Amino acid sequence: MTGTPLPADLPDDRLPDVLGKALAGLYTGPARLPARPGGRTEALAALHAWTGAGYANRNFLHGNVSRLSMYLRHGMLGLREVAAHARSVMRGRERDEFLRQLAWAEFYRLVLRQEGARVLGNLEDPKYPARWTPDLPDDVRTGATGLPCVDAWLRHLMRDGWMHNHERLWFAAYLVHWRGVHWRAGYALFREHLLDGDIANNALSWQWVASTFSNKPYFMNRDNIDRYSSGRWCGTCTAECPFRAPYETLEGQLFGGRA
Ligand SMILES: Cc1cc2nc3c(=O)[nH]c(=O)nc-3n(C[C@H](O)[C@H](O)[C@H](O)COP(=O)(O)OP(=O)(O)OC[C@H]3O[C@@H](n4cnc5c(N)ncnc54)[C@H](O)[C@@H]3O)c2cc1C
Repeated sequence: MTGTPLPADLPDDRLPDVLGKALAGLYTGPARLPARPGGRTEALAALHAWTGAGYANRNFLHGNVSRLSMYLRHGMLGLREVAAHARSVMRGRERDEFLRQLAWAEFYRLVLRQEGARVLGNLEDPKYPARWTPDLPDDVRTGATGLPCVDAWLRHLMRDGWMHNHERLWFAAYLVHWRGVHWRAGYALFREHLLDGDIANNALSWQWVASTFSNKPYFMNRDNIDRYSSGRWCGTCTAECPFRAPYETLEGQLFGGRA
């Protein structure tokens, strides 16, 4: 940026063009406004609209999650003020669960503060004999793997700049364990597209899935995807499903039974 302030009366529909030119080279694809507007005022409105009702279903794709992450990521909200709001409007297990997620975010921030750039490399050895390749395969980059569920997760990432936590977990496991790609490539893809894409939550979540920051790799099977997506893809899917097996079988295939 040249330091020229944006005119206060610039209409929203001109923003992508003006900002797109100012930030040329720092992003890929067409410049467009996010589905949720940024700014402290919008962030506070989103926070105050959040009652947390139904958060017990947070693991389901239809579950009511806050979608506050992009405001937290860009400093438009603080973790403590979100926690204070949750304590005042939420109750019982739903409140505890929500506070637990905020605690993960706080923990990852503290790990980043302590470890610095080390979080961008394996913090520990993987807990299985992994041979990861460094580059993102083209079919993943273009969202054309031929697996309807995976391509939908990638569409959410690239079109909306947001994925549900379970979609992030599934996709990370698919890329690292099924495709044998180093988690750093997935981290970079998320950093490029997610509106909340950061260093701490992003790198450490990928490492948690990969087992370089946890004691075993995270993976799922078809039943898990079917259940938590409420049957969104599996019922009509005709692709050869790499996830369709009991956990014990997949564990043997992916990790040599050593996970
Ligand atoms: C591979 C992978 C990459 C991820 N990359 C990012 C990232 O770049 N930026 C990011 O903010 N989150 C990341 N997450 C964590 C999580 O998926 C998102 O924070 C969450 O989905 C955001 O949606 P929400 O605001 O509706 O969350 P809610 O469920 O409403 O939770 C409220 C807040 O708690 C925090 N939180 C929730 N879940 C987690 C979690 N699993 N780990 C850490 N903090 C959490 C976030 O700040 C979130 O906004 C990643 C998770 C995975 C598995």
